[in-house]
Amino acid sequence: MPSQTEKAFKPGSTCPPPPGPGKLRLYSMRFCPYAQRTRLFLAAKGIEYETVNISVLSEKPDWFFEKTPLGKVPVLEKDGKIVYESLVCNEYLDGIYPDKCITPSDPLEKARQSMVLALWDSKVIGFYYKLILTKDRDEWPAVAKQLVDGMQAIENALTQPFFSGDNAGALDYNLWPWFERFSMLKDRGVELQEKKFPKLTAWKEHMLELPEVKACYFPPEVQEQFGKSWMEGTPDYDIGLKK
Ligand SMILES: N[C@@H](CCC(=O)N[C@@H](CS)C(=O)NCC(=O)O)C(=O)O
Repeated sequence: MPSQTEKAFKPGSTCPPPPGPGKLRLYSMRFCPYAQRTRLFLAAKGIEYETVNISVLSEKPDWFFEKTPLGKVPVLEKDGKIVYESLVCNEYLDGIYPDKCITPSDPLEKARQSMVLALWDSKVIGFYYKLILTKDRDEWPAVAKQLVDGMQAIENALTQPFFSGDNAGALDYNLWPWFERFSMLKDRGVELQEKKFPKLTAWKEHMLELPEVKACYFPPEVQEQFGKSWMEGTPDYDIGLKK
């Protein structure tokens, strides 16, 4: 479970003062899988940072658009410089903190990882969000089937034990956050059965062993609690903060 001091900034809040010289800040939302991509990179690289949580799923504070015109998390801020978009943030982190570089240096491997992410976006993630946002129950089985069918391309792309080879790397961290969240969709027909996805099943076990994954992990019941409030139209970005 993340241990940083966290506070959710909502409409009406004032923009926090910039982080001090040399300090890194992550604008985030506790349950955002894209922000988790960046938190995984930060944890794997052992970088210290502070977190500013934004109420991105409901109304956002106006000042957040001064940080990013897209109004989405994650966003990084350091020494007056701003970077947004999860994949861009992650490459930027490797650029400014070159120790323990996670982004592949080999052009072909980098291209391969980008191609798997393109498969992920077109064959899986579109259906994931469609399933969350579709209120009509009659549509769920067909969308769930499209998601599970699309996952076959990801299973096929998995070099074992990790997507990035012998050790977890950029592709593993960039895919992982949704695997923590698929349990939110089991009632809507998403089940990744071991016999259909043996490589992904083994990969999930390996990922759960990693300290960086543990550092950013929310157990299924917490994800499901968040997912329920989101699907019901009351995204409770404060879950956990109130405990
Ligand atoms: N392509 C973006 C997607 C980020 C994203 O969609 N973040 C969500 C939270 S999980 C967000 O900020 N949503 C607010 C909105 O869409 O207005 C990335 O990779 O960083």
